Amino acid sequence: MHIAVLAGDGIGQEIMVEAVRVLEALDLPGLRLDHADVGGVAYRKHGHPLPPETLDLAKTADAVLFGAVGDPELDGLRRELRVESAILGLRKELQLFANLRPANAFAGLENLSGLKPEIASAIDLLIVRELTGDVYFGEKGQRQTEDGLRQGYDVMAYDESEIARIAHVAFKAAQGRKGKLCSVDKANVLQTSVLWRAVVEEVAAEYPDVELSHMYVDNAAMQLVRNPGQFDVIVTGNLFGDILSDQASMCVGSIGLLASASLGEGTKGQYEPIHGSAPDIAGQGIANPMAMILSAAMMLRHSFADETNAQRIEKAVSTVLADGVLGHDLGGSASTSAIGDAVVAAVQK
Ligand SMILES: NC(=O)C1=CN([C@@H]2O[C@H](COP(=O)(O)OP(=O)(O)OC[C@H]3O[C@@H](n4cnc5c(N)ncnc54)[C@H](O)[C@@H]3O)[C@@H](O)[C@H]2O)C=CC1
Ligand SMILES: CC(C)CC(=O)C(=O)O
Ligand SMILES: [Mg+2]
Repeated sequence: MHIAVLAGDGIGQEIMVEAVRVLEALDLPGLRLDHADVGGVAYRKHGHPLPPETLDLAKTADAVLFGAVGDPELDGLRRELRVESAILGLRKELQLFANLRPANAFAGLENLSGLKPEIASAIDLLIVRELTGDVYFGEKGQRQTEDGLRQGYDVMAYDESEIARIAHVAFKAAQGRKGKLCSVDKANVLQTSVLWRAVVEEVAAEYPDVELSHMYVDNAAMQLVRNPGQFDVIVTGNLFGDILSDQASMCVGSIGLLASASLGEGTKGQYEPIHGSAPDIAGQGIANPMAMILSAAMMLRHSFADETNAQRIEKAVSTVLADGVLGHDLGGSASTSAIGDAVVAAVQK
């Protein structure tokens, strides 16, 4: 069980400490954790946000546990060196095209999300976000128009094989859940989405047991707040999935609660919270480590087929939240390490 531990920047460092403590508390046989620099930390030490030794470790390890990258002091770096390029680079290099972002209600948090409690408590959905295409990876740049105006561009493009492979992941996920898949696009305006919808329909023929629907992304954003309980699995592109998952996190209660798994064809995966480095709270010891801890649970499930320990972590997190050990993001006063302590104690019970 060889894990590359890439804590990254800002609160990434703080929450990773807690996730590692939880993993160590499980007494996993053969657990080997190798740490490496990524993001702004890596740029400052090695001159690149994704140094070759970090990439090598990520490639040779069985799985990657990733904190977050992002350092406002380095925002002016040229595109290839922007610290966020490290995460995009890892996803591309490791061919992790499927990002699973589950969002489910936690007992005790029903009153904290801003939604009516009966609406919030019905949340049990999975966003399947395509991760290696779309505007993040299309041709991009800045140029001058014929009128001499500066113009920025990012090409949105998906080919049919990219759409089909993420659709298969989503249909299979729906088969293992409530059998409902909603494909989210903007097919009333975007040609990329017209193709997306057509290919998802073609793939649907192989999954007659899954009920497929389509929804425009603007409506989906609204429906996530109006009635999130209507969704089982959502499949969508990179940009829409990025935005909708941050939104879904607040329907549950906080962005500090949502984990994710980035997967490819094999068992290798990268596991990370959906949030970023949160520079506004970094260094204060108040970041919520639950998303990072739950990402470690997803790692045990997907990369090591260790459902027992994945559930041990997930149950511990639920218990700690239900007991009212809440971070500042949820209106409580528990510090990052106090939340970590509580989860460690709960997994050992
Ligand atoms: N996967 C990654 O590495 C990601 C990196 N980023 C980068 O992170 C930096 C900050 O980006 P933002 O847009 O501010 O997004 P962010 O997700 O870092 O923070 C958004 C807001 O949520 C709060 N927040 C986030 N995680 C939290 C946690 N665990 N506990 C409590 N509060 C939490 C922050 O304090 C902030 O107010 C940027 O450089 C951005 O590019 C953003 C998203 C993902
Ligand atoms: C650098 C961004 C693409 C990361 C992000 O916001 C995400 O993956 O959710
Ligand atoms: Mg995001």
